[in-house]
Amino acid sequence: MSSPLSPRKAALQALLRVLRDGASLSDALPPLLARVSPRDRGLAQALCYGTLRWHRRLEAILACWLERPLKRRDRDVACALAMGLFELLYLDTPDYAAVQETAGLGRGLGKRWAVGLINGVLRRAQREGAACATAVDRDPALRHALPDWLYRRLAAAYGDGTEAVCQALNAHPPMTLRVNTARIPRGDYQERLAGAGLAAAPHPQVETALVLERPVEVSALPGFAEGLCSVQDAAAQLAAPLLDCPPGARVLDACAAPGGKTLHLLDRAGGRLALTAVDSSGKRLERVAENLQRGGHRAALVAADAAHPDTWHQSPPFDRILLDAPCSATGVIRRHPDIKHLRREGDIPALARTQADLLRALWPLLAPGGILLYATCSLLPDENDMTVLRFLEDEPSASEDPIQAPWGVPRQVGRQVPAGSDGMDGFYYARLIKR
Ligand SMILES: C[S@@+](CC[C@H](N)C(=O)[O-])C[C@H]1O[C@@H](n2cnc3c(N)ncnc32)[C@H](O)[C@@H]1O
Repeated sequence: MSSPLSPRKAALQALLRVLRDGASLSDALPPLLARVSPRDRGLAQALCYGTLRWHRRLEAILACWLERPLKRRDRDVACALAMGLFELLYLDTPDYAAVQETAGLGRGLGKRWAVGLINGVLRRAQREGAACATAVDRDPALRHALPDWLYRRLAAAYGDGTEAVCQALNAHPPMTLRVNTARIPRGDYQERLAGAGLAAAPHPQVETALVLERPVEVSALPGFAEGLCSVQDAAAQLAAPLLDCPPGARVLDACAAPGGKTLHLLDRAGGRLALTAVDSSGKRLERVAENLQRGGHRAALVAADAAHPDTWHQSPPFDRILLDAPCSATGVIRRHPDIKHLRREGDIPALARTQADLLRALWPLLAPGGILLYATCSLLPDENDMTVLRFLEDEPSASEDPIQAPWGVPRQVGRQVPAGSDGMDGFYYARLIKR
């Protein structure tokens, strides 16, 4: 068994894995969290998510008191400082405890000099923090702790709505459930939740969605193991009704893992679909298999590159295709604040090329009269309407089947859910029909 860790030590190690080594938080955090006592895990998690969420702003504020930037080899000390400042500014830990505990991390790093530095800087932050934060916050990218390139692109796409989108990207995400309404009406499931002491409210726009007042372990959700509900943001729950698969339809779910939308497609049709779920990651396909088992459904699972269907598809064409394309995931930054650090501006053209390749490669697999739903959890037009517009220009058999809906905003083609609108993650959908 690995040795136990204090919550701050665990959080610091996870932060270093993300900020120094480029690991994702979902890979870095769980093994460290397992070494923290259960009652302290919430603090470790809050420190990790919060420090990553606000890191750019925290570093800018800290620069007020550091004579010069810390050296690369002292990244650990810089992370501890950012984490300590986050705790001072955003959590309700008593200030003296936040300062003392964070400074103590310096000893654990084998850098005794860092104890004095962290102590001194965090004490100045207690005294002068507000003035320095006011100066930093004049720059909107720093105020929202976003990389300049991302802020610039969001401002170009959302104009007057930019402030609201940026605020939503830094908000705490709700835990939203999708009720399997083929098996239980949403209101009845809400009552089952209330009976288990869990308060939830119906989502105003998405008829399968219940928003929990507080997040809980899935094991506390009545009937979760039997597929009565799933954890899925309301924006992701829009996909299956938009694709609207008739019973018995041949359906391709390209880029299917971990299978949230696969399960919804099958739940909605009472399992009566001939569904093929493709994902390039065999490991992630295991999650699709688990979801199918929980829902009591069957599907053909294929580990392959969806952009090369010649390697996995021979049979007749599909009536419906869901292309939930790999993307920048900028619409879900509130759930994965590590994206702020891991994504680079140069990734966007490469992602747009992959998305265009997938669209082009999958289109021939669609039967005449069939529908393809293109989806991303990106906020950036280059990955969304621009990709689809270019495809429509090149492909004479494709036209838009416009989405009329009370949610989101229409784009040149398709509809965008800006992050935070109706409390949802940022998502994009375009529905295409084949002549
Ligand atoms: C946005 S996620 C899909 C989420 C999923 N549809 C759901 O609702 O749970 C994108 C998925 O695409 C997969 N992927 C990326 N490139 C791919 C490719 N060329 N072919 C097939 N799958 C790919 C990734 O492994 C990832 O699981």
